[in-house]
Amino acid sequence: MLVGTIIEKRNASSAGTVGDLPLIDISGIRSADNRRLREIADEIGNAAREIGFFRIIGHGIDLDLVERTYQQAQQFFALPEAFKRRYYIGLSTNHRGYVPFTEKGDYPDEVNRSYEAFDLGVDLPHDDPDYLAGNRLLGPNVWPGVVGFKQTVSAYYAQISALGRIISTALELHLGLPPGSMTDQMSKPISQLRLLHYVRRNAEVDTKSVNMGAHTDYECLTLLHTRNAGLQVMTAEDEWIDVPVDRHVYVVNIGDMMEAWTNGLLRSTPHRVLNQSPERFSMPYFVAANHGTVISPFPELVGRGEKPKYAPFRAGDHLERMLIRDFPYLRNQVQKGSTEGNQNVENPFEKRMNGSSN
Ligand SMILES: O=C(O)CCC(=O)C(=O)O
Ligand SMILES: [Fe+2]
Repeated sequence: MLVGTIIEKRNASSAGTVGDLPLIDISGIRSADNRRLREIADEIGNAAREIGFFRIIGHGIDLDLVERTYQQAQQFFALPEAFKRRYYIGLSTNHRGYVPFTEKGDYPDEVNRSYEAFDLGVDLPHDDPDYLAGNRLLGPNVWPGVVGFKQTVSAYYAQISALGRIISTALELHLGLPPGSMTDQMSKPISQLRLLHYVRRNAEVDTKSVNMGAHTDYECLTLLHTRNAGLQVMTAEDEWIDVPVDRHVYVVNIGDMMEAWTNGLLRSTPHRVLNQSPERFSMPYFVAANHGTVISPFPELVGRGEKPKYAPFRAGDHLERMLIRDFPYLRNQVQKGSTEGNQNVENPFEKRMNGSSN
């Protein structure tokens, strides 16, 4: 099922509607029925080309587990600040743990920012060689001393990361790439799960004000579950449309690594979060490649006689550069550790970030 792939051109003052985002039933994506698999892969691929944002049902993620993961997040965020700070991300050397409300990055439109987060990734052992070598994105998770947190969130991580791989495989099929072209580069990925908790400040009355500023995601794909309204996506016509909330649905979007890998065929689309809900929970999972993977447009996707549209970069370098821009703690760590620190990090994927606010 593919609903509403045609995006109408509207005048700049009209708000978008639900119908603008494709809703794709991916049940059958795990089946051995090749014809059905190709159909699903093409629906996903077409949506990824046209808008870079779509919604999926029939994804097979256990919705009770989703609910229990939210409950763990809610329980953790409700704890006293001093307790949460014991797990402060700045105490970790591999970008894991609690991100307080005060950890503010560089987005110019985030005047009404007010959210906290908990970041985790592949839970590697303490003797992992990349971790021991000082890799800033790989290593063990930080687990708060909250009953059931590690068990529940790990179980969720296992399911959502498996789904990320399956969707990546479908995209390989859609793009006509040899199987494994992308997924073989996801054997020890720098993928991350974020538990997010937005709180509209008491003084904030403008529910259209921006909480999380407009950005594109840095990785390959994002699989997002959310409980509350507020997420908006920018269409190709530079208009913001609301992403509807439905507990059965995942929102999927293309990120920068995938845009570059596919030579711009799939679009990494700007999005933002408004202060629409007084309190808001969401859980984006960012599917990434391995730290050392060189992202360079696949030759199959570069037209004959044409030059690739993107210069090669290492996945880990791009993510680190962007996180340094977003996290003051990381800027401090990097500056202390070496001469790499750069206050004026530019995002090569920056686009249309200051579009119309409708
Ligand atoms: O909370 C959301 O709905 C979106 C979060 C997001 O865009 C992000 O963390 O990159
Ligand atoms: Fe995002």
